[in-house]
Amino acid sequence: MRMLLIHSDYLEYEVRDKAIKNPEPINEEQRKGRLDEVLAVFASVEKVDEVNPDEVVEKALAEIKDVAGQVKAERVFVYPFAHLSSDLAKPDVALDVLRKLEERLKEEGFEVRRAPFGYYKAFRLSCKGHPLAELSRTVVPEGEVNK
Ligand SMILES: C[C@@H](O)[C@H](N)C(=O)N[C@H]1[C@@H](O)[C@H](n2cnc3c(N)ncnc32)O[C@@H]1CO
Repeated sequence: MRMLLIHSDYLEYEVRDKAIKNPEPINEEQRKGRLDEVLAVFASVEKVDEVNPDEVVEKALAEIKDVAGQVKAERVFVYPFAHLSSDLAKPDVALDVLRKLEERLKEEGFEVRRAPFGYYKAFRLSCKGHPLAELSRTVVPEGEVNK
């Protein structure tokens, strides 16, 4: 999984059109979302992650906790983002991974939102611009590291 982590004053999105045949079903309330004082995590789940999705969730969680601790962020916005990799996981695997990541972040005490999966979305982001405000992390299942 490839992640772009942006420490932001806010991130807000609004769902537009479907971007895949079967996007995640959403209710009216999920069509828009905003969090203030947030660590935005733009995430591309990759084909290699299909080997062990649960392990990749734990590794991504560790990286997000590390960065959130450094920038003192208590809120995390998980944002499905298909543009950080040229070798994407299948949508059903990707959605499962991002749902689990959201769940684990909540278990670790973060306030978490996850943007809807499978849609084009308009979004606004206000990056804080400090030295740790823009970071990227890549995590892969253990067995894949040395290939
Ligand atoms: C389109 C752009 O504006 C929007 N921001 C977008 O990227 N939408 C993506 C994700 O929500 C989701 N999606 C599909 N596969 C994946 C994957 N492997 N990892 C993450 N998301 C995925 O499906 C959409 C189309 O790829």
